[in-house]
Amino acid sequence: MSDDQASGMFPPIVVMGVSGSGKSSVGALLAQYLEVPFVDGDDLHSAADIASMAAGHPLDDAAREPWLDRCADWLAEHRATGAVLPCSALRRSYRDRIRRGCPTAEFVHLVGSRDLIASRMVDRTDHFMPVELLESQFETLEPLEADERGIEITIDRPVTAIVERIVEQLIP
Ligand SMILES: Nc1ncnc2c1ncn2[C@@H]1O[C@H](COP(=O)(O)OP(=O)(O)O)[C@@H](O)[C@H]1O
Ligand SMILES: O=C(O)[C@H](O)[C@@H](O)[C@H](O)[C@H](O)COP(=O)(O)O
Repeated sequence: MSDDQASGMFPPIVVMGVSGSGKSSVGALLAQYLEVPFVDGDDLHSAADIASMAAGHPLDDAAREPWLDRCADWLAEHRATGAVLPCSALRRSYRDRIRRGCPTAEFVHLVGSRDLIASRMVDRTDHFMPVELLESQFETLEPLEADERGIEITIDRPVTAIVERIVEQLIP
């Protein structure tokens, strides 16, 4: 690891995208490589929100707000060291809410087709999110806008290759 990385000379990273795009898998490996704090945005949901999604009901903007604030607070606590947080951050307004706590956050948008992501969700066994909610995720998704700090990476490659691309593009 370079001296820069050891001294935390890189920004907090939010791995974003629809459910099933690979945020938790990529985020965990990226945090391990960078040796920085990690928390999964899934773990910052309330029990009520998780039960709602598990029952097939998508969250709405109001329900997401306290969850996004918890994400922003966690990132703000870890601004100095660098950190990785998988969080769907589907809408521009959600990312603006996260940036209130951490203006330097970089967003890595994991991009893939509905079919590929649906197949991965179906194969995933230990998770509350039903594949039936994937369409509502795509309907809500607003890709990164030109003025937002971040990158897009397609997910039709191994997790290790995705992490390598993130490091190449975001880590000085
Ligand atoms: N690049 C990849 N190639 C193959 N399978 C993947 C890849 N990324 C994630 N997966 C698998 O796809 C499923 C969804 O990944 P996950 O990390 O849970 O996505 P998210 O956190 O965005 O919902 C998991 O079963 C995971 O093991
Ligand atoms: O904003 C939302 O509707 C949820 O946060 C959603 O986008 C997220 O995907 C769920 O937390 C499921 O978790 P996974 O993304 O890990 O499937």
